[in-house]
Amino acid sequence: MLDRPRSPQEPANVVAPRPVPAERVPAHALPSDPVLPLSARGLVFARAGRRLIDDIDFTLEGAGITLIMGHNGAGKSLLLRLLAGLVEPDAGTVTWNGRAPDRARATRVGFVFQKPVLLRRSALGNVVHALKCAGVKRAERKLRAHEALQRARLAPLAGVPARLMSGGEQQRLALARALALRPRVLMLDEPTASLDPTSVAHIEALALEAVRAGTRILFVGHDLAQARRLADEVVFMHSGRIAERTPAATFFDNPQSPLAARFLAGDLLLDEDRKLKREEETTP
Ligand SMILES: Nc1ncnc2c1ncn2[C@@H]1O[C@H](COP(=O)(O)OP(=O)(O)OP(=O)(O)O)[C@@H](O)[C@H]1O
Repeated sequence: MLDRPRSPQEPANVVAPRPVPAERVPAHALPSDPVLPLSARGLVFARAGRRLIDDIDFTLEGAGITLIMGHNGAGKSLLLRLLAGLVEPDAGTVTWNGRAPDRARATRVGFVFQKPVLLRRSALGNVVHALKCAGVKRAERKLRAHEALQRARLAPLAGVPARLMSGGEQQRLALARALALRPRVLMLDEPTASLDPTSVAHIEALALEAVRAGTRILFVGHDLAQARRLADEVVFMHSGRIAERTPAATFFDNPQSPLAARFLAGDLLLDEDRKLKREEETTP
């Protein structure tokens, strides 16, 4: 997949599945999991001659929250969309438990965008519609939608048009709607950017509750304090590649890659740094 030779010293952009303690693997995860392991092999997404995703191998399984971190433009959101099957790669494959993503299982992969995408309906109507599209029987839809709103503390706003809700409420609604579908994997793309601390706390509580219920979460974020609160492991991206994937404690206390160490120290990582690093690595 590489357009240049990979030197023996260069860290392979291959990320091995990480063992997860048995008590954290929910009983329903195996053997016929609809999505996990979610796997990417040789993933490339290129535009205008630039590899925005550059030969990534990645496997998601087990339980908990994986935080994807890195500077603006590192490729975090793009990777998330590729793994969710929302974007087609130029090369490489994404598989959900061994098979290409398909519409039937797409309802088991929830996605919440930084800016909530809601219909011009009430809060309840938004959730009911999602359940309908996912093929949930009419008799069940309202009950499940009310439950989802209740968990998100939005029950009093069930009849309010989504467009009149505050930014934090809208994001909680987007998350409640995703969770109503009981996703196996939930992808959250900076879901708390520009929200106030109370809204952030609500969203984080919902995410943690979902994990306890057996949902595997991939969370793109920038906030180090939030990553410390939520992450079981951290994937650190830079220039379309995974520079490091480590348990959260290791990432914060003893990052394995110089790039992550600089990120944690607050250094500004520029694309030029990455190019220089590659030249060093490929120079005999
Ligand atoms: N569909 C697309 N077509 C062309 N370029 C794209 C596409 N999607 C993303 N990009 C570009 O890919 C690069 C990585 O984008 P991405 O949104 O993944 O970054 P990010 O790491 O999530 O950054 P941020 O933290 O700012 O959200 C950016 O330069 C972006 O402009």
